Amino acid sequence: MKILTAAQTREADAYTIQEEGISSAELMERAAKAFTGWFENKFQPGGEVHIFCGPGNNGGDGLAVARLLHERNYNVQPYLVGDISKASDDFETNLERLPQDLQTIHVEQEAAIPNLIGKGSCVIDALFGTGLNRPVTGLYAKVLEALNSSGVTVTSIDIPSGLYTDSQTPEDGAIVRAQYTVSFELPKLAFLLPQHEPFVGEWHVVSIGLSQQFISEVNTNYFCTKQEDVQRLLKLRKKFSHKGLYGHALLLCGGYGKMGAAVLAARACLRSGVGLLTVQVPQAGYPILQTAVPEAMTLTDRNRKHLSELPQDIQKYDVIGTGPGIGTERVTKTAIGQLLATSSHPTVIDADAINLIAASDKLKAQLYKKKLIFTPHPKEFERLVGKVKNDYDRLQHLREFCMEYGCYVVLKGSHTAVGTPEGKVYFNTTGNSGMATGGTGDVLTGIITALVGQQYTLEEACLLGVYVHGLAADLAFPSLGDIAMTASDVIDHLPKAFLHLTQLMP
Ligand SMILES: NC(=O)C1=CN([C@@H]2O[C@H](COP(=O)(O)OP(=O)(O)OC[C@H]3O[C@@H](n4cnc5c(N)ncnc54)[C@H](O)[C@@H]3O)[C@@H](O)[C@H]2O)[C@@H](O)CC1
Ligand SMILES: [K+]
Repeated sequence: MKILTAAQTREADAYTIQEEGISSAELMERAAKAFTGWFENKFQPGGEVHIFCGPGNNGGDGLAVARLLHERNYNVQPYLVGDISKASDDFETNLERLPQDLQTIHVEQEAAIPNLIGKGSCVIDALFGTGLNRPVTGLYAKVLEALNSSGVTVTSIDIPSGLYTDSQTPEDGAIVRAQYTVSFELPKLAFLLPQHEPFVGEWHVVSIGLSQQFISEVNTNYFCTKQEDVQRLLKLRKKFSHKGLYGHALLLCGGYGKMGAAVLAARACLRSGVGLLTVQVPQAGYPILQTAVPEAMTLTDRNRKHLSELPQDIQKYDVIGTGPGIGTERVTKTAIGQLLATSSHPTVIDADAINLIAASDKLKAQLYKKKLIFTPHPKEFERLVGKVKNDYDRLQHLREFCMEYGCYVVLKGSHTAVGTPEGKVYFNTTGNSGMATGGTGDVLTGIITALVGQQYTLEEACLLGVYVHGLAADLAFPSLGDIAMTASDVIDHLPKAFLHLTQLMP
């Protein structure tokens, strides 16, 4: 699914209006109906619904929603905020369409801002949408601050008012803190960035029938990975298949005191369909690996505690995964250096392997034109690219790093972002807060390594791997919740996750 900029959304609106020969007010009516449908499912009629409308089309949506909810017996109070003498045409149209018995209140100065504290009311925020073109200050900021401090449940139409759609909101701009955001047709880039969680709340997308042709043809660097996207990638197994068809993976993982990381990566790799798995561990890890993961073949490093060498017959493997639990000893750095210098294998690089590379210009110089997938969390990513200023800056660094080195980066987070060598970014849509626990990253390394071994392209392996990792956690959630969930629980739910995807295939 594509993510459009505010400007592209305006173009999509205009294109749809022209293509279908409808008026912009008719498109607004569709948007208002779609929002109202969502709202009716969420909130019962009963309490007061205060609707704050700004002077643009977002405010027009608010007025149309006021009419529709009024028709459905909601107790609605619309407010017109600020100077509405230059309001948009569709705002005016919907103001005129309000029924006689629905009185608006005009908030022209601070003293007129209603006090909603302790009223337990419900607010619909229709002050500004994608047309916001400067920080919100003055009277509008006062209204947003009053809503934020009132404790009422705010639902934003299209986007929380004050939040920029696709660039950093200036610090002096007020932003409403919505509990729910209902976006038209597609999610906005702003929703996917962790820094905006307090403003966006839980977001939903409702369709308003924007032109699919426009959306499919428009160019964008940002995408959301949905179930239908990964189902297109999934390869079903043939009846006459054998383990040789699904790749032989090598994991260089684990160290003294961190053998669990190797066990988790190995178990996840096996649960993700790899044909054969060999794990090389320091000597101290041999009995652990052999006992915990009997399906894996185990090689031992000559070093007792740390990874220090590559296996001699490294050519025979189809894919390598490294990083989890390896530590940052000098001998390990040498081994990672050898791996980068001598191997042409597709390689998944995680955790301390990233830290070792980030700390060495010599190792970094070896990264060009290889088949590499990095799987950093934000701190590891900053070690690679330097300190970032905000989430947009992080995205920019992500794209630049991938384009410079021709690699993939799986930047882990609530909406894990997969960066590609072409400078595209794919945000994942599965997963939950139960995954914020040690070891889930090791699991992801195992999954992606297994998928690359099965001849998925690096891009497919990243997208499918990240999706299925989050899906497994989502399937674990109903019985385990997020507090008690562990990385092993995610592995245990991988079978269900793969089944879920294959059974739903057309
Ligand atoms: N264009 C269309 O056909 C459709 C638009 N829709 C709605 O329209 C919204 C976009 O509408 P608009 O483009 O009219 O823009 P907005 O309603 O977001 O706001 C634009 C208005 O606010 C003013 N403004 C912008 N920033 C301000 C600030 N910081 N302080 C004070 N005033 C400010 C502008 O001068 C303009 O008058 C969408 O988010 C969506 O809610 C939907 O109804 C779907 C159809
Ligand atoms: K809004």
